Amino acid sequence: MPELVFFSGTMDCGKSTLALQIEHNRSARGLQGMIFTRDDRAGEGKLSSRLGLVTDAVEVEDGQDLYAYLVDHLSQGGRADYVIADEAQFLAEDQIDQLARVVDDLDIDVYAFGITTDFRSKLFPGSQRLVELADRVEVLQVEALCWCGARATHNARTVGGVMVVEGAQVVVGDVDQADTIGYEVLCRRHHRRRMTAATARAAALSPDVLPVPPA
Ligand SMILES: Nc1ncnc2c1ncn2[C@@H]1O[C@H](COP(=O)(O)OP(=O)(O)O)[C@@H](O)[C@H]1O
Ligand SMILES: Cc1cn([C@H]2C[C@H](O)[C@@H](COP(=O)(O)O)O2)c(=O)[nH]c1=O
Repeated sequence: MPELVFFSGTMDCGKSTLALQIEHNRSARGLQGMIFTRDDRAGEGKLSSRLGLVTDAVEVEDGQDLYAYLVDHLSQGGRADYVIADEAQFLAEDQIDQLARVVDDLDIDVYAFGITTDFRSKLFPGSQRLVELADRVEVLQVEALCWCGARATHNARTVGGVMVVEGAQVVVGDVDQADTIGYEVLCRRHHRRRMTAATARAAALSPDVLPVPPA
């Protein structure tokens, strides 16, 4: 039975790597996938992982009908044995409905990959719809870690290492961008306290918390 599967997690937990592995294993067996992405850091029409792997993909546009795109592709003699949709948090709710229709009406497996929540710990509309519609939601096995060593469950947006809570929901970027706008994965406790690696380090070095020598 074909499925709509949502592989979800924080940034930097290996989602795109898994997408590329699924693609590799299936194409090694002669299957042909349709790969969608949107706003990958590597540029338009790319699905990339931080391990250095990259493949070409169809860049999804605003308002594009993904079901119609697949039907068009198939009716022109193209093949699509499975569908991969990376950065699925950036898709519109309608586009997730269209992916569910691909599963139900075209009998094609759809594997969607994306972060669940934004820097304010609010669901992205595309991720919300995936949670609502997916046959399965899979959390990735390799844990991304907070600076404290706990499992990272939240995405923080940082400017110069300091967590911010104002701004547009979508700002394409990466982890480990200390000087500019970047992201850092945190456990809930430190996300709530807005404590990033940089601010924790600064607090540890602050004279206020240095041991006071005996008088
Ligand atoms: N130099 C490295 N050596 C080994 N693993 C790495 C290295 N750099 C990144 N990774 C792995 O890649 C993961 C990020 O993979 P990626 O697919 O880009 O994540 P996502 O798509 O979830 O943001 C990291 O969690 C880490 O496990
Ligand atoms: C938290 C958050 C992230 N983004 C962007 C930043 C990246 O471009 C992608 C996530 O990519 P990854 O492969 O999972 O690392 O999403 C954003 O636009 N808004 C946010 O709140």
